[in-house]
Amino acid sequence: MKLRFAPSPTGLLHVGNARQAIANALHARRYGGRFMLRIDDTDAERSREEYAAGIEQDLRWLGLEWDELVRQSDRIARYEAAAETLKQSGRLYPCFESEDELRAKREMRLRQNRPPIYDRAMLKLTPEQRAQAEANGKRPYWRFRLSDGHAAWTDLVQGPSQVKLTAISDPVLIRADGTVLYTLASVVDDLELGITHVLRGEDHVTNTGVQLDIVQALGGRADRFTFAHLPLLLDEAGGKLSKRFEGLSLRALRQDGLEPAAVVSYLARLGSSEDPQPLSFAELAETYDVRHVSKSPARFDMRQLLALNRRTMHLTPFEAVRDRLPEGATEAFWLAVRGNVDMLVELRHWWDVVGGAIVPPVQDGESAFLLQALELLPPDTAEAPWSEATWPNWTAALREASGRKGKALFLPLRLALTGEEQGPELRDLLPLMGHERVAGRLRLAAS
Ligand SMILES: Nc1ncnc2c1ncn2[C@@H]1O[C@H](COP(=O)(O)OP(=O)(O)OP(=O)(O)O)[C@@H](O)[C@H]1O
Repeated sequence: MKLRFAPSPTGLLHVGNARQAIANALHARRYGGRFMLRIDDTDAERSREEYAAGIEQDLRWLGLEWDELVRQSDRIARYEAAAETLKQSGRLYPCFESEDELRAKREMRLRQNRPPIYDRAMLKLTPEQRAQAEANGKRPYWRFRLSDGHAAWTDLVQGPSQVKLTAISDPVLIRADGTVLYTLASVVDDLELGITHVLRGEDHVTNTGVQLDIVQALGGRADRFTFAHLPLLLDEAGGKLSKRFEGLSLRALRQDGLEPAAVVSYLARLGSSEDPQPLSFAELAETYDVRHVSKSPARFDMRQLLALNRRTMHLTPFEAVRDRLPEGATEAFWLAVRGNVDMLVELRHWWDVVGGAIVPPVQDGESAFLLQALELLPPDTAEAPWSEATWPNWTAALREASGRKGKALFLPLRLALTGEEQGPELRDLLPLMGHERVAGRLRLAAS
């Protein structure tokens, strides 16, 4: 078994592309197959080296590993050889119509209420007419003559599928400048590089029909491929994602400080019958089944991802994040705060709470209570150092002395000590903050 993820380096990978990469990588891992990254860079005008490098970087950030890396630009000779085979068998035929001529034909057919399919006029070209066209300085582009009938397959997501080939224009496989189009390059690679499973976006369904026809024209067997066309991922407003809009790119998520493990868990299960859970790649692979992916388009929801990010961090051990924590942060700090932030970057604030300076808000009418709290604050001594018991002991004494309880007791303290109404357990934070800082903040808040 061998799968491939085949992006074109024409922009930054977005979460929709990533969903396909993850599906391929998980399927390969689950069934012990190989996973190839193929950079589809035959379109020299749109492809950029920096995007190709960016794709590798972004996939590595996600933690995906590939067994092979192939660039289509290194395999041009193979595509040309395949084109030659198709020319020899008469399936690839030269065309000379200009864009304007084609447009005029399309419009004419539409006016006649006929589908705007290419009329194959150039199939009737005699060798003399062709020589004449070339003598006039025209260079042909080449179309593939599709078979009559249907291309059919059983799709792992869409179920029994078919494409009516007579309803499609013969596709151009070679441009007038001699460059090969993706449609052909992809078939040649899938055949020659031993691909068995093609998991890709629904936008490729028609391509699959055409490509199966090309496979057969090249002497391959269509039934050696298993297909799964996953629905496209939409943005929160239901819009189409594009490599041109960078908001939902993997790069942006990385810069925002999201955990790659959360992104993978989210995209692996989004729009499927299984709920997104904070799981490792290996755990996800144990049960991954592309047949569980729903046929309807899924929407990317940032709030869901952030919730999963929070749950992921809650399970992350200190060692795994140590390098990304504020300098000096200890394991005790990480354990105290990790369940309270959506993203690692928000830790900065909690680090300032325990180890730096914050400005607590003014609390009208609470001065006396806060001074009372200061008075009852237990000392932090070598014999009785502050511990997890300090907070419950202190607040129990304060409850007794002040007669307050619940929110009236706790909220003014939390606000004075952390500047926030909510956050990590004060029982955990207190020993990290230390007596001097706590006393200083109470004094400041009471003033
Ligand atoms: N919104 C989307 N949701 C899910 N998969 C997508 C989405 N857009 C593209 N894909 C899939 O991503 C994979 C990589 O394809 P490709 O690089 O051509 O992406 P693209 O975003 O369509 O790029 P381009 O805009 O350059 O055509 C393909 O399997 C494609 O079907």
